[in-house]
Amino acid sequence: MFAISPVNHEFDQQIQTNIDSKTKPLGALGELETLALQIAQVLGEVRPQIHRPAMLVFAADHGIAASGVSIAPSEVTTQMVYNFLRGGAAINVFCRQAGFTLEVIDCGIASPIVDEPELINQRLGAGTQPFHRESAMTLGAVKQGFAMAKERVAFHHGQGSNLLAFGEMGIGNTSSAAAIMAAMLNMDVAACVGRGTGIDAQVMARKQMLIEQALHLHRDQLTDPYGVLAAVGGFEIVQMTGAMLAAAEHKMLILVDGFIATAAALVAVAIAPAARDYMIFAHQSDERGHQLMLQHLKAKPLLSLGMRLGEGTGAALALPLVHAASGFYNEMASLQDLGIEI
Ligand SMILES: O=C(O)c1ccc[n+]([C@@H]2O[C@H](COP(=O)([O-])O)[C@@H](O)[C@H]2O)c1
Ligand SMILES: Cc1cc2nc[nH]c2cc1C
Repeated sequence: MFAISPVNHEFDQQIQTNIDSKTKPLGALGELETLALQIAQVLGEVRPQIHRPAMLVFAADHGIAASGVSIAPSEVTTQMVYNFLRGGAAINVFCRQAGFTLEVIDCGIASPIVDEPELINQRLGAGTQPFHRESAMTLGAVKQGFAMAKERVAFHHGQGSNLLAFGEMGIGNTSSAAAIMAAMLNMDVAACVGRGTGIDAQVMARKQMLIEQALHLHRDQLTDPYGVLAAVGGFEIVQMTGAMLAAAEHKMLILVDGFIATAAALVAVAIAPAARDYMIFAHQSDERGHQLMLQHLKAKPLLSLGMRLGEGTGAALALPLVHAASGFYNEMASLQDLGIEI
């Protein structure tokens, strides 16, 4: 059970009056105004400030990847984890620019990495099982993943963070995310499957077929969100879901990245609908299916840059907009101060 309270709407009118009183025509800051309202609802209406924003990148491997559903082999997950640790990936660059602390969490890549003290060990196994043949993981692993993620979020909350962003790395994880989407939204797999790392039409047809096979195989388990995660999830998706729920419990802002992170958000909201209040959707990915997931969550992402990289890159690029929203809310002069009458 999650102790997630919906945001307090008691001060909505006051927050909106503050926004409307700034030195600008009514509504002229567009979506930043909606964002400022949400930030003030979550963090409190008096000078809401973002503190210690942290980007958590969850990495794991997927049994389904051995069936050739990606342009890259599973080894690339580990190679990219090293890249994150050395500071050479897109997410490192964007986090440095945006002022995000970056943390990389091994949720279950193919084999453990040793002698890298910066890498957080939250391994649930050595990659999931191929979900077209058996469950990706046990329900016990889902619960354990939630517990580990909760502890990590509690650590960041204790450090004074009030905004967490979630990214991921895992070859094969668009297959898992598409399967989750189809199961959760009861949609045709064809509408959920996309090109991931850039597969061609032939590979995409196989990917779709394997996911359809999996959803048929696990049909009796797909009636609740935990069952969906166990049947077709990934260790990083499980931990992102648990981390989002834990962040909402702590009343932290949650910055959601692309297709895979949104699949985790979908499951989190199915488990605890109030978690939605804390989520800011950063970027609409180019991955087919993302738009439909966002629609289902009634989310209008801040950016649409045609990216399909994951890693948390969309979320990192959106942080300046979050600062802009809290900044204008806290710092702009009011029409009244200036004696402007409009
Ligand atoms: O986040 C997205 O929207 C996104 C869309 C396509 C691909 N990715 C990244 O690409 C990897 C998964 O792609 P694939 O083809 O191996 O399933 C994984 O490491 C993700 O971070 C991420
Ligand atoms: C090189 C590479 C980098 C990535 N980052 C996230 N997913 C990725 C997939 C590949 C293949």
